[in-house]
Amino acid sequence: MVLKYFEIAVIPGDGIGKEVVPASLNVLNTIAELHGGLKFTFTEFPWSCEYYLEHEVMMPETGLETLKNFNAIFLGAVGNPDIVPDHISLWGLLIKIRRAFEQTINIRPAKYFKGLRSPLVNPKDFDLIVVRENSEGEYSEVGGRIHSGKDETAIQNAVFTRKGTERAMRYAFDLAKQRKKHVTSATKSNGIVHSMPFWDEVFRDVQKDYSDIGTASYHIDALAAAFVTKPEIFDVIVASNLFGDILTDIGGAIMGSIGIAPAANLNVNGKYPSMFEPVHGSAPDIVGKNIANPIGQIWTAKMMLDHFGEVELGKRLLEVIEEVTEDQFKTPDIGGTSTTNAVADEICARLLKSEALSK
Ligand SMILES: NC(=O)C1=CN([C@@H]2O[C@H](COP(=O)(O)OP(=O)(O)OC[C@H]3O[C@@H](n4cnc5c(N)ncnc54)[C@H](O)[C@@H]3O)[C@@H](O)[C@H]2O)C=CC1
Ligand SMILES: CC(=O)C(=O)O
Ligand SMILES: [K+]
Ligand SMILES: [Mn+2]
Repeated sequence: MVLKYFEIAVIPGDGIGKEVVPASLNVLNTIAELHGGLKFTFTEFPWSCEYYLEHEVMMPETGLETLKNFNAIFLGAVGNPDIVPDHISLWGLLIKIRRAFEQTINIRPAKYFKGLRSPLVNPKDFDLIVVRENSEGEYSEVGGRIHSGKDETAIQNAVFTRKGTERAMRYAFDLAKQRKKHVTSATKSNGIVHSMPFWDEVFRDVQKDYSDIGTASYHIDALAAAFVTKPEIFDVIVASNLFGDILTDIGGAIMGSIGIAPAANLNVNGKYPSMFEPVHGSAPDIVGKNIANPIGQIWTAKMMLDHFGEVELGKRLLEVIEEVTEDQFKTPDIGGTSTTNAVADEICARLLKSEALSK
């Protein structure tokens, strides 16, 4: 008997999104089978750069209205710069959804991963999570271009509201309560004289409400370096949109590959669905070869399970992913010879062999 039923909107998008998403849907179906009381329905949308070539939009006008009714959105990656400029494709689909659905928080974990060779010489057992402000900051539409020729000028304004800044910081502190009770703020108030001193002030204000949580503040340049030299000292890191974006590619890299890193774009007011996608993009350089690492997308599915309250299942999935990696079912980016599908299939097979979870 089906007890829980989740309707998922699936947007594979571009490039390797079309490879890692189908592989991950098989894993989600296997998870449902293992559970016994869980059912997913997947409704796929072809919105992508190819869709743009045909329709001159990344998604139809009714797209958001359609997506609104789903329990979650499962997305691969957006972008094919050979046919559509990146700012058009990303702002027409990925960022449009993040903004319209008030997915104001983007959480992105990185941890020492069993079976992986980190590029760090002597990696300690790190386990961190970046809380990225996901609705404003440096990624703003405020600005414009004037003049031409030698006088041509571009102005891009960053937008930091107290509401948005505080929301990200409070999310980070609340998350730290359930973890190692430490929050690091990513700032750059030595160079950016308005928004970043403001960011620091809000951080100090919010901190007062969390006396049991330790804090630190790093300039982003030093923080990026520390991610490489001593990632084990971090627990939760709160960062602006751009800083969080950059830090989380580093987070993927120190795990062993950006192809592993997952992300969740969270709607925290409950009005709209949240969106789950890996940190990586569409990887045009490896598309069509069946060698894309599916782990980022599959770990993203684990974050979706957590979001649905299926924490035990999520935990089991991550354990199986690590086990499969340790047993050398690996794509080339992490030093193996397996295909995308072989890795996903092995994860499915081991899930089915593991003990049933339904009660
Ligand atoms: N959230 C999203 O949808 C994002 C979209 N993009 C878009 O993706 C396109 C490509 O962007 P890039 O800057 O090249 O970043 P990218 O993340 O697509 O690729 C960077 C490097 O990592 C490798 N890589 C990425 N994912 C991998 C995986 N799963 N397995 C193995 N290797 C993997 C790629 O082969 C490439 O060498 C652009 O159009 C960009 O705008 C980029 C980042 C995020
Ligand atoms: C756009 C992008 O790189 C990201 O959201 O991670
Ligand atoms: K992505
Ligand atoms: Mn990024």
